[in-house]
Amino acid sequence: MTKVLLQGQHINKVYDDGSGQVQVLNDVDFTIDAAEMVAIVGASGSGKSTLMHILAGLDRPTSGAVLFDGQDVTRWSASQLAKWRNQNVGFVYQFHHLLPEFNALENVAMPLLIQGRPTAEAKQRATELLERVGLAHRLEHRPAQLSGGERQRVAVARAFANRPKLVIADEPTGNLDGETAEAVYQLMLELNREQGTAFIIVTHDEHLAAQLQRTERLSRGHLVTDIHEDAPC
Ligand SMILES: Nc1ncnc2c1ncn2[C@@H]1O[C@H](COP(=O)(O)OP(=O)(O)OP(=O)(O)O)[C@@H](O)[C@H]1O
Repeated sequence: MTKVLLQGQHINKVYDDGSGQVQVLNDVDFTIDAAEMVAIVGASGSGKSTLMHILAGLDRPTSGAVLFDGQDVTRWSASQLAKWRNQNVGFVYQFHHLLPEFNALENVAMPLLIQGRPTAEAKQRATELLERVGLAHRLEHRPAQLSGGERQRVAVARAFANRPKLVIADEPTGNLDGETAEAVYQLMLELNREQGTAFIIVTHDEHLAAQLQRTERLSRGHLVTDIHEDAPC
């Protein structure tokens, strides 16, 4: 039986930009099951980042609830949310956000060190993850010494450091050429299958989105579901 992992219920988001109020999300419902992969697509400015930030507890909805394992995270304090994210959610961004002065191994170990895990354990886990993403030969390289695709693979490895139940990826391939984007995307599909990690992937790339069984399209504040019956994932 599938288990609901994260659920947004009746999410409204209204911004006041000084000249008036803009309703970006209008009574949006969103559910992702454990180990599921979902793409969120939509035109620029349709509210994808806004929805993603609300689902990740990085922003609060004007009204509505976000349930994770049945608990409403919108009611939590900033420090409770930070702890929850650190233990349950991994992030991959369009621009890798790796720390430039640290090498690949140290970047991937960092979330575990921040959690207070022993250095040897954190480095062991980071080494395993970097081997998994095909970068065993790049452990000591700093971000500036890596290619764009390698940097993004380090970012994917880092997102997995805490063994999260959910990875949220915001345009993870947006800065890569087509072939490299496809390779990074395939890596995420494999990790989803191997580790049972759920993924929410925000993307402009309709070709990549169509490889997932479900796409959620944001338009005029509403989500519309597309099901791709014959998609591989
Ligand atoms: N803090 C804010 N204050 C006022 N308006 C905002 C704020 N953040 C976002 N918006 C507006 O909300 C709308 C949705 O923005 P959002 O960044 O969520 O869109 P998006 O779909 O992620 O866009 P893109 O694909 O270009 O990244 C936009 O019109 C934007 O101008």
